[in-house]
Amino acid sequence: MTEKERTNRAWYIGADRDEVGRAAILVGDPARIARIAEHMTDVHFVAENRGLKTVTGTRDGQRITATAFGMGAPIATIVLHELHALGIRNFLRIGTAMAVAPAKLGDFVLADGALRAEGTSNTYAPLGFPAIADFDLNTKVRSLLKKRGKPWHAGIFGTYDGFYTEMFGLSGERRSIIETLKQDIQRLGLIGTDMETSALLTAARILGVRASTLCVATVDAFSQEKIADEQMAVLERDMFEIALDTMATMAAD
Ligand SMILES: O=P(O)(O)O[C@H]1O[C@H](CO)[C@@H](O)[C@H]1O
Ligand SMILES: O=c1cc[nH]c(=O)[nH]1
Repeated sequence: MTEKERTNRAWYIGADRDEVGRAAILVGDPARIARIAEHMTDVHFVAENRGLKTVTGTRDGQRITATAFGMGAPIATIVLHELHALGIRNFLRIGTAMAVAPAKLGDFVLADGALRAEGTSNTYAPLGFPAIADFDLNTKVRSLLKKRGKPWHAGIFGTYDGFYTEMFGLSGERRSIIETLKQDIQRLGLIGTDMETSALLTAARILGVRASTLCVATVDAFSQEKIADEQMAVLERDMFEIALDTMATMAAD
C-alpha cells in the first residue's frame, strides 16, 4: 500500500486507525455485530455510520474487528477496501449462502474460490483473473471445521448480483429460469451461492491481502427451503468461534 492510500479515518465505516484490530471479520447482517461481540473481551463499538456497524474486541490476545456491510458486492468491497487502508491484512467473510448439492441446509461451506458472476470485481481485475481464497487462511479454517465435527464442504462458490433474478425466484416463470441456472452451476460442481465472495476474493488479491469466506448454507438452491431460526442460532455461534479463532491465529502471524 502506498502512503497515499493509507488513511487514519475511514470515510464510510467511520473508524479511526486506532479503533481497528489486526484482522477483520466481515458480516452482512448488522444484528450479527452485537452477537459476535459476546465472543470477545475488551469490546469497543465504533460509532455507526450509514448503517455500517463495526466492533473491535480481543480474542486470544489479538485485536479483531468485525464490520457489517449489509448486502451485496459493491458495499462489501468498500468495507474491505477501507479496512485495508486502515492497515488490516487478513479478512474472513462469514454469513449465509445458498446450498448447492452435495452441500445441504445447515452444512458449513468454505470458499476455495468463486465464479465471478457479479459486476464489482471487474473494477479490480479483468474477468480472466481468478477469485481464489487465501491458502493459509483456509488451512486454518479447515482444521477448525474438522475439530467441530459438523458437516462441511469446501469448493467453489458462485457470486451473483441479482437476488430475485438469479438466486431466489418469487414467480413461477422466474423460478424456472433460476432453476436452469442452478442446474448449470451444479454441473460445474459449485457448492454454494452468495452475493459477495468473488468480489471480496478478487479485491483482496489485487490489494495484496488475505481473504476467504465461510458460510452456513441456509437456503436450498432448488427447493428454496430455508433453515429454521433455532438451528441457525446454534450454527452462527459455531461460525463465530471458528472465525475468531482463525483470525486470532492470522493476526498473530
Ligand atoms: O452472509 P449474509 O450476510 O447472510 O448474506 C447473504 O444473504 C444476503 C442475501 O442473499 C446476501 O448478502 C448474501 O451473501
Ligand atoms: O438465498 C440466499 C441465502 C443466503 N445467501 C444468499 O446469497 N442467498
